[in-house]
Amino acid sequence: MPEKSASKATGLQIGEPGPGVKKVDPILVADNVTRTFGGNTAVDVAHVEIPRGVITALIGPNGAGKTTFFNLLTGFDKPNTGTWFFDGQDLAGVPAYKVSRRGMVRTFQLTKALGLLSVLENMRLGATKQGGERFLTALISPLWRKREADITARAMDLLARFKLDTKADDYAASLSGGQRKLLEMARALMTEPRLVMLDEPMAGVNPALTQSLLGHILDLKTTGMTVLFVEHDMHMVRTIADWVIVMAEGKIVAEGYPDAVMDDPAVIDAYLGAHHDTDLGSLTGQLEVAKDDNSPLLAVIQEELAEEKEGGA
Ligand SMILES: Nc1ncnc2c1ncn2[C@@H]1O[C@H](COP(=O)(O)OP(=O)(O)OP(=O)(O)O)[C@@H](O)[C@H]1O
Repeated sequence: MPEKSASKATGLQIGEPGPGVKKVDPILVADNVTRTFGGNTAVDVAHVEIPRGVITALIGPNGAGKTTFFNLLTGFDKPNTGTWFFDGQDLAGVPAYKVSRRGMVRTFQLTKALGLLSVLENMRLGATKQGGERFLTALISPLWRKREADITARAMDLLARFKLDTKADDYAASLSGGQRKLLEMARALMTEPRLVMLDEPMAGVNPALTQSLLGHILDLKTTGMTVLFVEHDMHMVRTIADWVIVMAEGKIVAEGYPDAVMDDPAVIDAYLGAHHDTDLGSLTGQLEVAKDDNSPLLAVIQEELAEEKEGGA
């Protein structure tokens, strides 16, 4: 077995680090991905490669297009133009639930509706359509009892790993901000992905759980997964990222190793200089109170239901 290590990676790119630089072993390659909302260009990524088996941070000022780019790559939104390949598979136009089946998952914030499900039920939702089987069928048909038991066993294993097993039957809404983040991560792992995309994993996490969360993210890397995360917490980025990609106004404006990128005056100017502490405060507040039921995960479930209905008609 290869030695597991959480130490920082080097030698990830071919040539000088910079926007769009080629990687020695990319797991994801995107070209000409654009998304406009009305007259506003939210994403305009000419070329980017995500290195395999390491932790990449996607940073940038508010409104830079990071979340929109995440949504596009994972099939939760459709681009105006663009292609992207995950492990050699063309993913443009592939719906979200199929993207996760192919090994690329993202975390979802726990919204009010998901908070009304138990912790275990949230985990089971993470297994949606795994192996081509329909989650709802799996829930209601006795034929799928074995499958159900397997899903529950995997969920309980993951909950134990994330120290949430004693909370399996509690409403997800009763968890603290940090525990929610752990649940989001554990849920994403239900499909045994190769690439995990974390959306602001540190938002709303109190200091007591920060170390544990960082440890879990580093564990993903040591077990061979690739991690791509969006984060405003620069301390965390510097601590755990092997590679940093900076977006501003939809474009990738810098790329490189954390210390070099974060000390680059152009990046400081584009991002850090424009970033105020109040941003972190408001993000924390945002997580403590789930404001809407607009969860992308719920959207996928609805899509599944619609497909189910069509299939059965
Ligand atoms: N559904 C939408 N309709 C209209 N405009 C949108 C929509 N989603 C995003 N935008 C716009 O696209 C731009 C990029 O937004 P996005 O949320 O992707 O940025 P971000 O980098 O993730 O920001 P933050 O760090 O604040 O989350 C912003 O100008 C935003 O207002």
